Amino acid sequence: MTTLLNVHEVSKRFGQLQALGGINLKVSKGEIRALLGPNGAGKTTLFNLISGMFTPTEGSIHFNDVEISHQSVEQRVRTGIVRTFQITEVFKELSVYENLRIAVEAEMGVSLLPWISRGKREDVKRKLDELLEATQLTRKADREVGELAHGDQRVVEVAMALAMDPRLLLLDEPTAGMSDHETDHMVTLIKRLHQTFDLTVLFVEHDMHLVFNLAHSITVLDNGRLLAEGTPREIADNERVQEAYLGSSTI
Ligand SMILES: Nc1ncnc2c1ncn2[C@@H]1O[C@H](COP(=O)(O)OP(=O)(O)OP(=O)(O)O)[C@@H](O)[C@H]1O
Repeated sequence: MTTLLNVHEVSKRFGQLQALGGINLKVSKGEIRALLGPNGAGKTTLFNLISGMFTPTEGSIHFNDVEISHQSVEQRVRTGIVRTFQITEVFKELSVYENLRIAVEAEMGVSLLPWISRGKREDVKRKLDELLEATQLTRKADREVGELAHGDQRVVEVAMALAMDPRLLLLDEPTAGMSDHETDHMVTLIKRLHQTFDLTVLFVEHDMHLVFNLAHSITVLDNGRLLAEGTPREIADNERVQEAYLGSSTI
């Protein structure tokens, strides 16, 4: 298996506080990996380090064998590391189509041009149609995003991330605040997008049902340290994980 993301001996300190210490994490190409851990374990900090919001205090991060530890968020997006946020990051007063058009044009580098050639316009349209279809948003393309149900707004957010042509998609609690029905829809969607777009996925999630339904493998953090790593079954059977986080009867 080819390693796509390699986090090596990474630590992050905020003043006196050691948020993460000596983290090693390898994610293979094509994998769907869940990141688990109790509140304050360091999951968001690790996401921030991978996506470029923070730089590590110690250690290194490689993506596709290139060191990215000190690259900006924009550079990492260009190399294929794209993240969605816990809070929906869309323009709620614009339509689904307009939101996606902004994302696609930004990715194609045409958003700052005073005019777009017909060829480019057709490329943008083709990509927009592909994204709408892949995320099953075609019928909702003209709806204002703010009027959509919460679950659909999160799907728009995923579609916008896809517009950036990710190779590694970082999903921050993709089903937070969703109904059961919306959660099921999101799980099906992520599985399908993973296949269609040949994605590697790393996601933070508290919903155990979703984690066990979606992840090929799981990394558990506790108190800024790596506590365990393994298949869903191995993690479910891991006593240290149960003690630290899950409670004995959760899984
Ligand atoms: N920018 C920051 N400045 C100072 N301390 C921070 C910063 N970001 C995170 N921390 C601290 O680092 C530790 C890890 O926080 P982090 O948000 O990464 O945990 P988490 O596992 O994502 O938690 P949650 O599940 O609650 O989101 C916490 O003690 C937090 O207070």
